[in-house]
Amino acid sequence: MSIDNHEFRTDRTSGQRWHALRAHHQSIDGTHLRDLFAADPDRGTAMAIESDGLYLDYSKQRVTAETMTLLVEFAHESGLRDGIEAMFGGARINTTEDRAVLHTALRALDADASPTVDGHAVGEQVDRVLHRMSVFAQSVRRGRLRGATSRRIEAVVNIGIGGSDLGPAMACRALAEASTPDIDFRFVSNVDGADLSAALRGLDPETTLFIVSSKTFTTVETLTNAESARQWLIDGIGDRGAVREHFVAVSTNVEAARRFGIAEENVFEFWDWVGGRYSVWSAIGLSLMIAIGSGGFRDFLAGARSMDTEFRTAPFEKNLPVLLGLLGIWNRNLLGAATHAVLPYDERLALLPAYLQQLEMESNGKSVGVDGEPVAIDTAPIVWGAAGTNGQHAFFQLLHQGTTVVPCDFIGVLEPGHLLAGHHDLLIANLIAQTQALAFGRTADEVRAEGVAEHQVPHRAFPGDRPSTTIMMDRLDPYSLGRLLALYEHKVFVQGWLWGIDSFDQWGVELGKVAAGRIVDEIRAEDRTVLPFDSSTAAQIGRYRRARAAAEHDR
Ligand SMILES: O=P(O)(O)OC[C@H]1O[C@H](O)[C@H](O)[C@@H](O)[C@@H]1O
Repeated sequence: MSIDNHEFRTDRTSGQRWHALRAHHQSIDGTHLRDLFAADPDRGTAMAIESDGLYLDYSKQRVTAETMTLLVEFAHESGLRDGIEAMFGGARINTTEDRAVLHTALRALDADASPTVDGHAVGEQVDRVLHRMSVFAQSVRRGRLRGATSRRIEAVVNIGIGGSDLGPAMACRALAEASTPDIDFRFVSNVDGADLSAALRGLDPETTLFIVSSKTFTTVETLTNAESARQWLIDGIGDRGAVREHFVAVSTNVEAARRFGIAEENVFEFWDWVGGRYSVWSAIGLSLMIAIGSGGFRDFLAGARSMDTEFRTAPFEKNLPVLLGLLGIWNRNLLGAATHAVLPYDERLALLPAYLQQLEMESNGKSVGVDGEPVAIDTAPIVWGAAGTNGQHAFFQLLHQGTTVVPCDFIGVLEPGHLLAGHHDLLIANLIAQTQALAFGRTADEVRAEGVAEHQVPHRAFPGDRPSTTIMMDRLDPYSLGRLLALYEHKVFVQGWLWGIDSFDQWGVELGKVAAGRIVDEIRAEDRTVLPFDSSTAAQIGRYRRARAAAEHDR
């Protein structure tokens, strides 16, 4: 499928709708959320949408009905509908890498209707690998897969980084209740040996299975950790057959995995039309499938699929990902918010902020448009966050009274993931209370009326007017988690499209990787070659080399 080049132009702010939005922003600037709620007693329900177990309340955003209309018109004017169809249809919308973007095909049902990439029917490839994953996951869960010494697998260690770690690690934690209790799941990502050492602590090599997850199978952190894990295994049970029985790989680069020593039948494939940060639905989710079973994993895919359908078919004014994306554009580009907080009020979702950080910042942290020109307006904000209520006792001070306005997504789950009485009422009450306090604040007069000493009044007043969206899930299960993650994926798509950038490349991570390669060579160079580094870099390398030499001497 080809798409009109004009859709790819960077600057979507030259159109009429953008000008209308700016004028509208000026006309409502200074209208406090208190006034917006006072003007419309039904605002709290009018600006909320419920769909298939997800409730999205954006009434505490600094928007009016007219704002939403203009934002939706801006999306139409910018060809968002065509963009969505281009992605689903397999167009090569990752233009800088000339790749299709088809993570949605990983969860589509009708293989026959799926797109073709380079002459291959995507759906058939997906089904084939899903089937292999299911058979493998089943054999691990049932204890049929035996290690080199014929003992059953009791621990699964996923070695991967970035998209090959954050998705499965986050989802395994979120769905731990639905996981098999017979297997211990651990995730290793950092090249810091402390990470692998901690993950291996207490594990028995005879009962441990490693999944080396790397799209490219060239990532230095993952390969270094995999080498050390292999050594640990061989030290524990000897060389014969160990790697073959205890290592599987997930990669698009089957040949490199084979060179590492992993038998081809133990490599689970995926494809370059799946971006790393969009890959939890692919074989990268193998650890998750072992944890929740192939039925659970299929529910996870079904949840995402239901969000895909909504994204493709719902009118923009009722379309959850479109609304979330447009609200982000409003906050970033009209209100000027440079950061965005994600605050899950559920311990199960504790890793969601880190996952969304990669999804949003690696996708949309760009300053050049698809046409190669500098972007005309700001792109992705800094995404950060932590699970509530912990954040309330740490950084919420700034959210309430700092000079920076930080739009927030509060995410809660109606059904608790435990049986302890009383906790959940408190947790949810805190979530709701924070959104209320941020929106409405407390005026100096209200503080005074409580008899607070005059010198404290300015310190104890809260400006309010701090925007937030609340996403309330009915429950947290594989299906609803799939919906939530796909919601954010498509939000990122909407924003990337409207900013005119390629959301699916990540050239910005390359320079540091190359530099690290040169520096490690220099650190390890026996002949002390002196490369032309700047004085700061050279001094730091020198200091480290001396410390390393001294430590070696002491040993
Ligand atoms: O899966 P891999 O090829 O090992 O890549 C792991 C990660 O590293 C890269 O540097 C990218 O920044 C990420 O997008 C990717 O997910």
